Amino acid sequence: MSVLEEILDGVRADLAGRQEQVPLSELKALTSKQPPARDPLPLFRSPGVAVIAEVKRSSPSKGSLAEISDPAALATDYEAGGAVAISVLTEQRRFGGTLDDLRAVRNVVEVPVLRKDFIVSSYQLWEARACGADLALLIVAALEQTALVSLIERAESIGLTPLVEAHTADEVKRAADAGARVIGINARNLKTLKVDTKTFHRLAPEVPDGVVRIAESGVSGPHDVIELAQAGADAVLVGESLVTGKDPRSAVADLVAAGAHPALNNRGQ
Ligand SMILES: O=C(O)c1ccccc1NCC(=O)[C@H](O)[C@H](O)COP(=O)(O)O
Repeated sequence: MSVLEEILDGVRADLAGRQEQVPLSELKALTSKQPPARDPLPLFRSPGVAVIAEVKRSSPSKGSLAEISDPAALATDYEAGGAVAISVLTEQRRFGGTLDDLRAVRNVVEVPVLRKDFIVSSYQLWEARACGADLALLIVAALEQTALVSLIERAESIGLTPLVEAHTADEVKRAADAGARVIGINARNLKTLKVDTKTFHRLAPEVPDGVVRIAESGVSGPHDVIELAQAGADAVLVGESLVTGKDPRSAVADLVAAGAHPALNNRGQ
C-alpha cells in the first residue's frame, strides 16, 4: 500500500467519526453564518510570485517538524511577512493538524486561508467553509475523475476556490479537463515521498493558459523562488523550510522579495 493510500484510509476512518458526530445540516447552518469566502485569484495573478505559507507540524516524510503550539501566531507572522494566503494542514494522524487550527488561523488573518487535507467527500468541503476556509485542496491522485469533477463543482458552489494538485502530466490534464482554475504542481510524489525539484519546470508548460500555476513542496529558500518564477510559477506553497526556520516572518519576506524581483518574467511581464 502506498503512503497516499495509507493516509486516505485514516482520513476516511476519521471522517466517518466526524460525520456521526456532526450532521451535514449543522455544517450547512454554520457555513451560512460565515462571511463570504475571499477570492484568491486576483492575488495569484498579480505581478511577482505570491507566497502561500503553510502551518505544518509534522509530515510522513520527515516526522515531527515543529511544535507550533500557537498556529494563529505563526499565521500572523506569515501574513506580516507578506504571504498572500495561509495553508493549514488539518489532517491529524500524519500531519498533526486539526480543524481547530484552521478556525484559529481564520480568526486572526485577513488573507485567504487554504484547508490542506486529503479531501474525498463533499462533507469535508462543508467543514472547510464552516471553519472559514477560502480554498480547499483537491489531490488528483486521490480521486477518480468523476469525483474530482463533482468536488470541484461542489467547492465552487459553496464559495471555495479549489486548488487542484497534480504530480504528473496525466494528472495535470485531468485537473484541466475537470475545470480547475488553479493547479498546484507538487514536487513531492505522494506515493513514494520523493521530492524532485524539477517537476514544476517539466509540467508547467502542460498547464493551459489562464490557469494559475502553483509550485508546491521542496522550496527551501529565495533561490528556488527565482527558478520557479523563471519556469512560470504564479505562486509557491511552502511549509517545511518556514516552520523549521528561526524567523518565519522574515523567511516569508525573503521569499516574497525574491519573487518580486523586476528581472523575473513569470507572466511575460
Ligand atoms: O510533506 C509530506 O511529507 C507529505 C507526504 C504525503 C502527502 C503530502 C505531504 N505533504 C503535503 C504537502 O503538499 C506539503 O505540505 C506542501 O506542499 C509544502 O511542502 P514543503 O514545503 O516541502 O513542506
